[in-house]
Amino acid sequence: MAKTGSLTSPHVVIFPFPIQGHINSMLKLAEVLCLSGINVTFINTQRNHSRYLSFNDVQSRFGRFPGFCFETIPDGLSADQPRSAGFRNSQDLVNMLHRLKTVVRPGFRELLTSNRLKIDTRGPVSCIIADGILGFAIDVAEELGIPSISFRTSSACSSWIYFCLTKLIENGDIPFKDEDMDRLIKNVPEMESFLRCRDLPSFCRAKDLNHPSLDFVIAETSYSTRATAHLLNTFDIEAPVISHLRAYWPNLYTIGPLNSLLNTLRSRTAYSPHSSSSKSVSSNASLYEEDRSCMTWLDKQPEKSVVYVSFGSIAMVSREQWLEIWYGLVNSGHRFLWVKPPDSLLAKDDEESHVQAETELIEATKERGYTMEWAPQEEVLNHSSVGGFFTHSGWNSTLESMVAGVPMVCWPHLADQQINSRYVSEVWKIGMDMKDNCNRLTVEKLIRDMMDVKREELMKSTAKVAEMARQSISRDGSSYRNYEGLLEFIRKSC
Ligand SMILES: O=c1ccn([C@@H]2O[C@H](COP(=O)(O)OP(=O)(O)O[C@H]3O[C@H](CO)[C@@H](O)[C@H](O)[C@H]3O)[C@@H](O)[C@H]2O)c(=O)[nH]1
Ligand SMILES: C[C@H]1CC[C@@H]2C(C(=O)O)=CO[C@@H](O)[C@@H]21
Repeated sequence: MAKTGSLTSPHVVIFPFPIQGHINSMLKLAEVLCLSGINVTFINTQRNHSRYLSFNDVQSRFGRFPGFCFETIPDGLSADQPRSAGFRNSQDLVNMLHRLKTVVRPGFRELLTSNRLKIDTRGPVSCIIADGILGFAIDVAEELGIPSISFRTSSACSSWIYFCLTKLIENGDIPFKDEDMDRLIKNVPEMESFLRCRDLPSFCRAKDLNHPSLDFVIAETSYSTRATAHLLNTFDIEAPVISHLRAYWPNLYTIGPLNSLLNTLRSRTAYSPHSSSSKSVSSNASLYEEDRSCMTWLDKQPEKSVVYVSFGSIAMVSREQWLEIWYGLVNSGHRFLWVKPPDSLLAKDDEESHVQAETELIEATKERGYTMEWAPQEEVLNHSSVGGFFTHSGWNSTLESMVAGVPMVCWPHLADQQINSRYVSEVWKIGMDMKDNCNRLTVEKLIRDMMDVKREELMKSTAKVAEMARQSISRDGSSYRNYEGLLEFIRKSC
């Protein structure tokens, strides 16, 4: 492996959309590139970066790469704004989009065009890899006369739908005309037989076609075609939609699952980061403190007996939904390990029945449940005691579960999660989709299906998918070859 820090190596800037799921996969990409001798400047917004530094052992993970550094830019968040990363409602996303436009965009441009990076000892920036929904980074690359690579961190199937949205609007498929959310949508090639209204990305549920979130994803998807090249964290499992995407993104590199690619490259350098502090060295860029006590609890549980429950970093759950899920889990009779990030519960209520139910459930949970605020998820999914994943179907979680060969019960919340969960259940057949319904009976039934009733068939498909993922990052696999192609592209731009 080449060493970073050399003036003759390319210098790449990586810039994620400033939320957990995007930072995670883009920082994995940064490490993968460093392992291949590329110099990397990773840009975080200020609040995220200070949280990242609080909970991660940066020195152990990146200290050995002299060509790697972080830069920060303002996020427009005031000190008294909530710490939570979650979106309580669509207005939170709209507010974030406003800050992106008014504060983050000028901050990014200023950093890239100022002397701060120009006088860098690693040489001038030769390429920008920006999140696929931050089109303004393409403008900055054009201004600097360097190539831009647009990295969409969500699934290929969701990007393909975003490209088809204009046609769906013209055909009157959206906004939905009636309340029948099970109506089939026939205008997305590859998905004619299984795509229902309820499976379209959540933004399509807007009654108003000018809703800022819908507007944003359509505009950003279309603008992304201006980038010089494109990256997706996916593999052959999405081959049919990937070939459609190539019509819009001809220079597309699919290099997933990135968590596997990173682990493989790490093992080739015989390097496994370990921390001398209590901070995390996992390959996740956690913005919360990882609680490792759950690993000791998992060690004591029988093989494949535990359902791991996590709804990611931005999904927020109402108290009512929370209680239904909790009852469903307890009534399923299975052990569970449940991540509840701080502030992920929507406003508390004092309703007497809820308070009473909670007391009852806390008692039941003591017997076979364990809860915590943030877990070392990849390690958890690969623990021998874990037999299933109750997930919100964020794309990173979906990939991590596929790689670990763990079947899923999906409870999607927003954005791409709606279509990811449909693929999990109907196309890849590695789980069940609980979309739009979280009453305790459904939860109980689907958990039992995953852990007992449908176990055998699910495990057959999850094993196949895990093998496909493994193949794709092996030396002659598609993702590995694409990764080599990406390196060549980056080196040529230097
Ligand atoms: O206790 C936890 C819970 C999660 N994670 C990690 O956090 C990431 C979560 O990512 P993801 O599963 O993709 O969920 P979100 O954080 O919700 O991700 C956002 O970004 C994704 C990528 O674009 C989208 O697919 C999602 O819909 C969007 O909500 C994963 O890598 C997990 O391993 C932990 O390390 N510990
Ligand atoms: C906040 C959301 C806007 C769209 C993004 C997305 C995508 O489909 O690319 C997925 O989920 C969220 O991370 C983003």
